[in-house]
Amino acid sequence: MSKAANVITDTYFSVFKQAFDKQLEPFGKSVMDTTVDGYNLVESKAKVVFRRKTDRKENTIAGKVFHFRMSKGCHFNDCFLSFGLGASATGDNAKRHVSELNNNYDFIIVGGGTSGLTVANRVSAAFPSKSVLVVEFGEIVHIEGQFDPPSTGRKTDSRAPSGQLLGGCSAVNGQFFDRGSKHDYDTWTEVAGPDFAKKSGIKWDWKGIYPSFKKSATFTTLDRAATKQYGYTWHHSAYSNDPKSVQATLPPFQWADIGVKIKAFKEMGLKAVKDCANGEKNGICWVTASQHPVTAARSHSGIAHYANVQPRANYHLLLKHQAVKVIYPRGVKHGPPIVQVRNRVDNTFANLTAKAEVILAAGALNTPIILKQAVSAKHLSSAAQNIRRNATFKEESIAQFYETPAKGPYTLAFGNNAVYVSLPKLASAGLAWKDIVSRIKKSVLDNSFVEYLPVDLRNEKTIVSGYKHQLLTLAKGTVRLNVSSPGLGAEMDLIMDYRAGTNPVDWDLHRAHLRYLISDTPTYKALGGVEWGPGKTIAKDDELLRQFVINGLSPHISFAHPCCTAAMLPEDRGGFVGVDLKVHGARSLRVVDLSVMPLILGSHTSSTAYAVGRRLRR
Ligand SMILES: Cc1cc2nc3c(=O)[nH]c(=O)nc-3n(C[C@H](O)[C@H](O)[C@H](O)COP(=O)(O)OP(=O)(O)OC[C@H]3O[C@@H](n4cnc5c(N)ncnc54)[C@H](O)[C@@H]3O)c2cc1C
Repeated sequence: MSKAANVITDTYFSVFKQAFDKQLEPFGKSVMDTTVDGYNLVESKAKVVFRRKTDRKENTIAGKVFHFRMSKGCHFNDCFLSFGLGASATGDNAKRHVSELNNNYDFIIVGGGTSGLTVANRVSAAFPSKSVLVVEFGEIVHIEGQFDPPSTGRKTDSRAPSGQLLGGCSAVNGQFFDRGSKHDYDTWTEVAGPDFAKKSGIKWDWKGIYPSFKKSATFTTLDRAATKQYGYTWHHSAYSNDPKSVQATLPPFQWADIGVKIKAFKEMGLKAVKDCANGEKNGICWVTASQHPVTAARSHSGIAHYANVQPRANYHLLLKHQAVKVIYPRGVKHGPPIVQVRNRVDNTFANLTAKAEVILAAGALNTPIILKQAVSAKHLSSAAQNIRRNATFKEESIAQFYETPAKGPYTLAFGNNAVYVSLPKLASAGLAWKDIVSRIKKSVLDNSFVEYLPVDLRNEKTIVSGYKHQLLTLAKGTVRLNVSSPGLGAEMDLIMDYRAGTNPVDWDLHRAHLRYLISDTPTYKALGGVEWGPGKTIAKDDELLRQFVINGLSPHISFAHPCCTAAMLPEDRGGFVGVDLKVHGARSLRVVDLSVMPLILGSHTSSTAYAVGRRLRR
C-alpha cells in the first residue's frame, strides 16, 4: 500500500489487522486485505464496509451494528478507536436500553468521562467478582476535538464547553497534558485544615497524589531528531510504562519561532525546567500532549479505560442515558441511593440499583445537578493561523499527520511549551506582590472579603468560612442550581457566576502578568518585534492598563476547566466530600471527578482528573 494520505500504511496494516481480528473473534470473523468503499483499506470475509465521513451509514457484521468514522485515509488510532469501541458497543458490554442490563450492579458510576472511566477500569479490574455499570449521557463517537485534523483551532463559543460522549472532556480537549505544581496540591490540604485527613490517613498533598499521576499516564518519545532540534527534556520517572494506559508524548514538530520565544523568556530570567510533570514547575517547560507517540492520535479515557480493557465481563456501559438524580427512599443514612436515569432517545425513566456504592463522575458542572436531590446542595460552589489561512499548507499538514509516524503541525495539538511564573517573579515587572498578599490578608481580617460573594451567600456560615480559607490563594465563582427548573439536568438548571474580577485583586494580577509579558528583551528587539498592544502609553499607566485588561478579558466565559463544585473540604468550610471522596452525611455515595478539587490549579486539568480517578480507596 502506498503512503498517500488516503491510505493506511503497511506497517500499520498488520497491527490494525490484529486489532480488528481480536474484535471480530467473538463473531467468528477475520479481516482480509482489499479495497472497500472507495478507500484502499481493508475488507473482511464478513464484509466490513467503512463509512465515509459524508456517508454516515451504520454497518453490520453478523447482525451486529458497527459504527465507523472514516475521514480521509484511515488514521490508525481513529479506526482502532471507532472499530474497537464499535465492536465492544455491539458486544455484551455496551447497552443502549435498561432492559439489557443486569438487575443490579455492585457499583454504578455516573459519567463515562475522564475520571469516571478511570474509576470503572480500576474497580472492575481490582474486583472481578463485583459488577460495574457506567451510565453515560453521550455516545461512543469520535467528535473532532479542538485540535484534531482537519480542525483549525477553537470551535466552541459555549459558555461552558464540555465533552458529552464516552471519554468526556478528554475526548475533545486541547490535549495539553500538564500537571499542577506541588504547591497546588499542597494547598488542597492546607485549605481543608490540619484535622481533615487525620483519621483516614489519605493524603491529598503532592506527596500523596504524585504516585497516582505517575501511574495514570505512559510517556514515550520516538522522534530523536525533534528531541535534538528543539532540546526536548523530560523525566521518564514521572510516568508509567503501560501501553494500554493514557499516552503522553512530545511532538515531532514545533513552529519556527519556538527557539526565539524560549531565548526571550530566558532573557527575562526564567530557567528551563527539565520536566514540569514532577511537581517542580517554576520556569520554562516542555509539556506533553495526550496523544499516541507514533500516530499522534488523541489518547483519551474512552480508549485507555474502556476500549483497551474490553471485553471485561463485569464492566458494563449504558449509553445515551442521563442520570437525573440519586434518590434515598429511606433517608441519606440508608444507602446506596437509587439512580434515576432518563433514556435520551425515548425519554422514558428508570431506576437503577447499586448494591455497594454509587459514584458520581459527571464532571464539575453536572455532578452538582445530580447531587441536588440527594443532599442539601443549596450552594454547591466553585470557584496556526497558517493552517487556517493557507489551504495548500493545510492540506499538506493533514497529509503529514496521516503519515507513519505522524508528522507536521497537527501533531502539535495545543502546543507543547509553557512558562510557569511565580508571583514573586512577576515582581520583577514592577508589581509589589507582597502588597497584593497583604491586601488579601487584610480583607480577611477586616471581613471585607465577604463582599466578593454573591449577596445571598454572605450570611451562609459554611460558605463564608470556606471562602475565607481559600482566599489566600484565589478568588472563586459559584455554580448554583435553579430550584424552579424541572431538574432534568438541562443547562438551565445551572446558574453559573464565575465571579471573575469581583475581587479587585484579580485585575491587579492580570495587569502584572501582562506587564511582565511585554518586557522588552534583546532577542525580540533584535528581530525588530512590533508591539500590537496595549501601546507604550497604556503600558506605563496603571489605571489605563487596568482598563485595557478589563476590556480585553471575558469574565463570563470559562476557559473550559471548571472545578471545585463539590469540594473536598470539611462541612463547616462549605465542603461536600471527605478525603475518601464520600459525600458528607450520605451513605454509599461518592464523587470522583474534578468537582472535588478544593482549589483551582495553575495548570490544565485533565491529568488531575485521571489522578483523582485513581485515588479511590475502599
Ligand atoms: C474544549 C475543552 C478544552 C480543554 N483543553 C484541555 C487541555 O488542553 N488540557 C487539559 O488538561 N484539560 C483540558 N480541558 C479540561 C479537561 O479535559 C477536563 O477538566 C477534564 O477532562 C474533566 O474531567 P471530569 O472527569 O471531571 O469530567 P468529564 O471528562 O467532563 O466527564 C463527565 C462525563 O459525564 C457525562 N455526564 C454528564 N452529565 C451526565 C449525566 N447527568 N448522566 C450521565 N452522564 C453524564 C459526560 O457526558 C461526560 O462523559 C479542556 C476541556 C474542554 C471542554
